[in-house]
Amino acid sequence: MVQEKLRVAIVGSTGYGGVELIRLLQAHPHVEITSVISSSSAGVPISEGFPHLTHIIERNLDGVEPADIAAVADVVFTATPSGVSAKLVPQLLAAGLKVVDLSGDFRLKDGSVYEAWYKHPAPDSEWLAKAVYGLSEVFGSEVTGQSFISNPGCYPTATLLGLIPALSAGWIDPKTLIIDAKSGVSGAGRGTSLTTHYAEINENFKAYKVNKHQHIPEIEQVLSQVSGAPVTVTFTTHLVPMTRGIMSTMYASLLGTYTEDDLIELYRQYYEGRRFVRIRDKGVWPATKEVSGSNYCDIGFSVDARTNRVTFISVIDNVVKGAAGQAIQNLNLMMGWEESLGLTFTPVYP
Ligand SMILES: NC(=O)C1=CN([C@@H]2O[C@H](COP(=O)(O)OP(=O)(O)OC[C@H]3O[C@@H](n4cnc5c(N)ncnc54)[C@H](OP(=O)(O)O)[C@@H]3O)[C@@H](O)[C@H]2O)C=CC1
Ligand SMILES: CC(=O)N[C@@H](CCC(=O)OP(=O)(O)O)C(=O)O
Repeated sequence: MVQEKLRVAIVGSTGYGGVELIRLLQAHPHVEITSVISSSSAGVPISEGFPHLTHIIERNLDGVEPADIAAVADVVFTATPSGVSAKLVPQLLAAGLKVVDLSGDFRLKDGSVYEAWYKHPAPDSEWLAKAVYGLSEVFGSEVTGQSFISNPGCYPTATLLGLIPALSAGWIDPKTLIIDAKSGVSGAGRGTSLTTHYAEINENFKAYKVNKHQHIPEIEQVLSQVSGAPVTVTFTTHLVPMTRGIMSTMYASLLGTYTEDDLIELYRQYYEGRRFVRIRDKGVWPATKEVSGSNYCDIGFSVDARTNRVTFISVIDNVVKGAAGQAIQNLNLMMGWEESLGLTFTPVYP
């Protein structure tokens, strides 16, 4: 039987997340892109702004009109800034579309926490309650059959996949979590700013939003959920002069005597059957280039017997596993398809 293709639209097609969705979805076997959408460039061929898409997707950008999107698509990805998704997503859902939202607007269940960190009004609590948090390897079974997925943040994806197995097994002390995370510049989106322009970032390495990053409450919400008690973390983000990639280096005190071999076994069991999480062998730590352009999250460990602390190192490509790739993984799970459909490509190396 020939599988009928699912019709998919992308709002925010002119941003890094949207363009990556186009790259990945045009190779997905069960999907057809029926609309690429922009609030600023409707009517313009997408290949005009993105010549790398010439002959790959020859279509004009459409405007943001929920009824028009619902007329041509079954599912819409919203790769839009926070604040924009908060208003747009309820309209798309009301128009009968399934939605995978890439922004931070629907990840936090408590609107007052959202407002404290994101500094603008939260969506109505009704929508926050409806959104299913799509950390695929942990909550994938909750995604199947749903119609509204909130895709996790890039830093939370690397961090949570690195910490959850040890935390939920009770092997690490939740009061001792320190997370030191670094991102390539594409994590800041395509818009230009003084922080990300070449002369400011090239041959530079800087911390930003220290103890103020909007991903802190997202990480704490999920860690609290899996450990069954409130968890707080120390979280520092850094900008690295590279285009793609996140490395999250995490430290915790062990609650018992566990070796690297124990951790490797625990993690391989936890992620058994989940092809996108790869646990490194003893003494081998992952690098961002080893996942670049792919949907993998690679994790390695070091146990320090002197301090009884463990160091976790987790890497992802922020635009793929941290955004568009995991969003497609969630689409696959929503639809009841094999989660890796359209995502089985090898990382780009070197
Ligand atoms: N970059 C990354 O690594 C990650 C990003 N995210 C999140 O994904 C979302 C997209 O990020 P990213 O692609 O990097 O951001 P960009 O800044 O690169 O792109 C944002 C897109 O949103 C569109 N947009 C802006 N305002 C509106 C509006 N009012 N209505 C409709 N569309 C609008 C813009 O296009 P136009 O002006 O043409 O409409 C643009 O294409 C953000 O919420 C971001 O936080 C999450 C994880 C990782
Ligand atoms: C390098 C860089 O600037 N990264 C961005 C990631 C933003 C993001 O993805 O935001 P949401 O997940 O909240 O939508 C940042 O640190 O704010």
